[in-house]
Amino acid sequence: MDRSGWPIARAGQVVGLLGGSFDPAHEGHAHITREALKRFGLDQVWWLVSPGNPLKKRGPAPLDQRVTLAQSVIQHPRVRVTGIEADLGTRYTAKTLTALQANYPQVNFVWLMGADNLAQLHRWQDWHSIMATVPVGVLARPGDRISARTGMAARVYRGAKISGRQALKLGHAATPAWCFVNVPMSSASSTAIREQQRTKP
Ligand SMILES: Nc1ncnc2c1ncn2[C@@H]1O[C@H](COP(=O)(O)OP(=O)(O)OP(=O)(O)O)[C@@H](O)[C@H]1O
Ligand SMILES: O=C(O)c1ccc[n+]([C@@H]2O[C@H](COP(=O)([O-])O)[C@@H](O)[C@H]2O)c1
Repeated sequence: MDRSGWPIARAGQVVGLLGGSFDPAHEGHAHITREALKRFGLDQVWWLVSPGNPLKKRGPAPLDQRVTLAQSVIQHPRVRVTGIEADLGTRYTAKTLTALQANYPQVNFVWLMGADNLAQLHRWQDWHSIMATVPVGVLARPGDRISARTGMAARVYRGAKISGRQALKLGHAATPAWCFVNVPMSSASSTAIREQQRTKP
């Protein structure tokens, strides 16, 4: 593992982790990042550009290309774009979280996701371990607000839900804990961008 270039966080800080394919990064990622900083009272957000989502069949563009583009999409003093999962040699979130907690024992991590990902969370490897390891902050996404809130993860962990009004407490909540925030929504998606690029004359 090569830790050179990994972000710095001070003891006690709350750091949001936005894992994603970022294939390519877009304004929707930047929008939910700014909302997460505000609504969950985060000190920083780190984008974890994935080597490849284990549930997606299609291989993404090369990692360096996705990281470089992501860096141009979000320029914010409290946001860092990283390829940490490639350094760790994993694409599984549960493993990433274990490694990050070992490397940053005094940092409070929060896993961030759009509502579409909450609806699928029960298909992720060791998803109960993810819920036991870090609080999860979920941001509204067009079309997925209902399915996320009624999906398997929301049902199984209904007792661990923190109301949107208490969102600022998420980073210090005992796990399992998750919070859905109804932020203004962005319809941007990587699929739509790839489709536009494919059909461009
Ligand atoms: N417009 C958006 N609103 C809310 N969440 C979003 C939005 N775009 C992406 N996200 C969230 O950001 C994270 C990374 O998303 P990802 O990189 O897969 O982008 P995507 O647009 O969903 O890509 P694709 O269309 O290829 O599935 C996921 O948790 C996803 O739910
Ligand atoms: O750990 C898993 O099994 C797992 C399964 C599906 C997705 N993920 C993670 O979810 C994040 C969002 O993925 P994506 O492709 O929707 O941007 C990204 O960090 C993936 O590595 C993780």
